Amino acid sequence: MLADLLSIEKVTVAFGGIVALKDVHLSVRDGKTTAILGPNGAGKTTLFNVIAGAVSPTSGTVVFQGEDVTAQSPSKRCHFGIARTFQITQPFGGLTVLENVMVALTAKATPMKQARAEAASYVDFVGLSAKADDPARVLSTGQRKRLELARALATKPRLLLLDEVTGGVDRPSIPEILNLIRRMREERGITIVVVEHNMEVLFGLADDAIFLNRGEVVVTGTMAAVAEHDSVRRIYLGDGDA
Ligand SMILES: Nc1ncnc2c1ncn2[C@@H]1O[C@H](COP(=O)(O)OP(=O)(O)OP(=O)(O)O)[C@@H](O)[C@H]1O
Repeated sequence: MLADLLSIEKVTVAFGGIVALKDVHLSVRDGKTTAILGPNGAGKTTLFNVIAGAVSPTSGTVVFQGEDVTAQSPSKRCHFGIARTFQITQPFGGLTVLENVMVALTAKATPMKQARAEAASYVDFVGLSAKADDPARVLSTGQRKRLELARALATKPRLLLLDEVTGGVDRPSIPEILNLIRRMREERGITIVVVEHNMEVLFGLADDAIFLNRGEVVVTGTMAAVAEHDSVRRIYLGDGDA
């Protein structure tokens, strides 16, 4: 059995009187893709923030690769190997695709020549080589998402948090992006945690799932098993009222 890459232990997050996460306990298997499911306000974004370090839990612990990272800053966690597409700044429209990826690399103090070669390999991986010298502002939404993934790859993540990765992407471009995410896991061994509203997308991506409601974990397990849970069916598959 694979070990857990990430564990959230008894995490509570309170914003004044609002409890966004309540005594959350969960784990993410190394090398797998885990979906975070839940209705609006369930605590999905707060959970991402807690994992990435943007929000400090009121109580509880975040353990990554066996280390307690609860007190570590987002940039330190990025250095440890936690990347989040949402947190990576929007592409610089005036810079080329290649330069945008280089910026993500130079943040890790990579020498310029090596950065260029490395960045080119990530641009190639996401299928944007033909656009490498174009300014990022001319990219379509789907191409922008792929650039975002190349920039995330440049931080050499062990764990990648993907927030609505197909959001705003035209339907025909979605399979290509999903294929890319699968390749990130299969070829590069990156563990992925994804928040995504499109159930069809999740069925094609996720091994495991965690369903949150009102800040609490309702059910965890394989994606197929969690999708069968009554609350999940109500909310995502339209079985009755949510
Ligand atoms: N910074 C904050 N200050 C106060 N309340 C917050 C803050 N961030 C989140 N909340 C509240 O915490 C709860 C969980 O919010 P969160 O954004 O994590 O849910 P979500 O599952 O991501 O929802 P959605 O699907 O709508 O994005 C909500 O009640 C929200 O209003």
